[in-house]
Amino acid sequence: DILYHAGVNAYFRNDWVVAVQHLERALLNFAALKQVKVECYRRCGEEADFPEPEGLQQKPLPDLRFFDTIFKKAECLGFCETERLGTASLHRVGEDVKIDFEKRTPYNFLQVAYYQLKKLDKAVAAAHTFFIANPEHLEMQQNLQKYKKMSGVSERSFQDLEARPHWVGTTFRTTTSQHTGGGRATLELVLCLCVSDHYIQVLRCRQNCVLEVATRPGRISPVKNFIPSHFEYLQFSYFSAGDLEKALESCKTFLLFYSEDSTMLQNLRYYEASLGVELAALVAVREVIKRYIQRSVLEKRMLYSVAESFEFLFNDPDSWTPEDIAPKSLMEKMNVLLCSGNRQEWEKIQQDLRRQREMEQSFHLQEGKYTLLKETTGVVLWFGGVTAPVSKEMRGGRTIVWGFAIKVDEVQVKNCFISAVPVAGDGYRGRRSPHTPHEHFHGLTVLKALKLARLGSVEQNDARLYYDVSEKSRLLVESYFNLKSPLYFSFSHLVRRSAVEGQQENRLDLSHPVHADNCILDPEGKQCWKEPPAYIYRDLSGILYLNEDFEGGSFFFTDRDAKTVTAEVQPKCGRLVAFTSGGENPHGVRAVTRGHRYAIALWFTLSSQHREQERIQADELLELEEKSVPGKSGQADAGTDMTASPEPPDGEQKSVVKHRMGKVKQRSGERQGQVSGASGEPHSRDEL
Ligand SMILES: O=C(O)CCC(=O)C(=O)O
Ligand SMILES: [Fe+2]
Repeated sequence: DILYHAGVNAYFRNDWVVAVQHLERALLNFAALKQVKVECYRRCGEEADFPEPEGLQQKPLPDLRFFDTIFKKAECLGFCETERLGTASLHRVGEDVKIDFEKRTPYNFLQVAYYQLKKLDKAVAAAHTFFIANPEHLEMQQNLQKYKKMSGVSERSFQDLEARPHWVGTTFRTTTSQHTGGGRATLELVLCLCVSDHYIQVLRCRQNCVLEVATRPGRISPVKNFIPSHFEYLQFSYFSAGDLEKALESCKTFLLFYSEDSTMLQNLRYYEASLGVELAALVAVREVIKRYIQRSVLEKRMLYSVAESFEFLFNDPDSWTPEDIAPKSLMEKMNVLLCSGNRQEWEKIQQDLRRQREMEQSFHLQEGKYTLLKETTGVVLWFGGVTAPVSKEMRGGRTIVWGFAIKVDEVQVKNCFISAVPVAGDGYRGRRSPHTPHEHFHGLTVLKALKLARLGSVEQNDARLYYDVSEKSRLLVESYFNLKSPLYFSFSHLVRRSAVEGQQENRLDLSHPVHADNCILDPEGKQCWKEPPAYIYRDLSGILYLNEDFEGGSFFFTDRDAKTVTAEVQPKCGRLVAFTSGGENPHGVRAVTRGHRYAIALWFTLSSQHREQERIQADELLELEEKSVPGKSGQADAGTDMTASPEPPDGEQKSVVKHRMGKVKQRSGERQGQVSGASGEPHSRDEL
């Protein structure tokens, strides 16, 4: 902790040499600590692998042996770590620091420091290392692109300094050796209530080990079916390489997990035919996997039986678990339960699932919606005006563009915004866009506009119009998607993107890079990680465009690869685009190369828990206003949060890195975001 903080402080003093010294040492220390813990774990695992307690005439009860082992192991670990590292208080890492290291934040600092010290190779490796765990980090992505073009930087410089062996390149290597420790006989012991709690924790922890191994750096969701899929790939690779015996070994090993997999059974027959049945019979499965499965199955058997009898929660991490171990009904029940065993958590999951199902159902119910929409909102739907037509079929019924769906007085909304910006400030005090150095980016929330109207710095009518059109958009979206539960605002802001004059030559970047609104898009893996820091509770997105007198700035959808454009929409005043916020709808905004582009970005949620607090305050404010005596409104308290920055827009993911930086920032008194070379700052990517 001390080294890390010293490094960060030196960084903010621009003392690059000292920053590098401390940060490198902090990383070395962290790695050494981890190494010692692993070694101790291994050593104690071997030593305490269920030995017979000495000096006993009779064989002890199996559970006593089990606990004897647990205690011995704990004792051994404590002793080993103290011997190597000193007492725990000397080497226990703070939670915040631990998270920063897991997110590889030190490399974010180091990247800039190395760059400043002209150690280009190291800067590139640090940038690459950081980016592997933070693929949504746009600035680092741009930095890497710039590094690639620099002379003296070769492919070899892009090293992952924290590479975990099983994530390097292909993932063909198995990592199961650490799963094969003891646990054997005792797993069959009769469950005794008084000891079950501790015992269950141990078993659950062991079961979850695979999730740990299967989780990419910087992610919290594991890759599914991690271990079995290795053998699927291996089988094919060996087959392709002509090594049929090894291919058969992998094939048989895979079948240990999924004994009825028809493709693999077919492959098995192929190998038997090719090698001859006799030779094929001699090819054995991988012993280490066989033992792993045996042990895991025993653990699962016990956990499931406990779960059934005692309403205990066990979330089986594997999909290969044989049915006779986990009755299907129980499996389904368990699959949605979290390991925490927390009732509230369980309720929340149930609620989410219900929500998801309702959403899915509502998508199937969309036929004939147009008339409904006309009746309820009185607006005419319009599908033209897009360079590639966006039809509901084309995007799986989840996206729609309405032309002039909402009557907006462009001038009025613009006025509201223009008068508000100098007073309210904007979300990005650096003024540059969070996405590109070639544009300015300003945002204004409804509440801020209303409060400013009360102060007299914005016209009441303008602020009111802003409120009204966003509410109309919400109704339209709610109606189109035929939602059975209310749709709430999750966040909304009026955004102005302005081309910075003199900086538009040969622009290759986007005004807003391709992203999804409620998950972190991983174009390479073609996945979208629905996990924080993404705004995972957002269900639907809407953008209401307010003008067209600018150049560039069209909105587009892509496939999961973030490259193949599937539809494009040119903004026009009153045009509304709405779509589901998930990975099925990656989208971005092309560079605004001249003028200002105005749009109201709206995100909606079906979860009342996540409804926008500012919107509730705005409703209250208007209600109050309607009740209040005319003339009094100007005296109202404008609130203390006038200069509070709004939630950043999507794409600028509310990154954990930045949160952590907030803490460091307080210590150092420096600006947030600087670490990655935020625009407008001394170590910006411009310099890079
Ligand atoms: O302004 C637009 O057209 C889209 C903006 C967007 O996708 C976002 O802010 O998440
Ligand atoms: Fe978006």
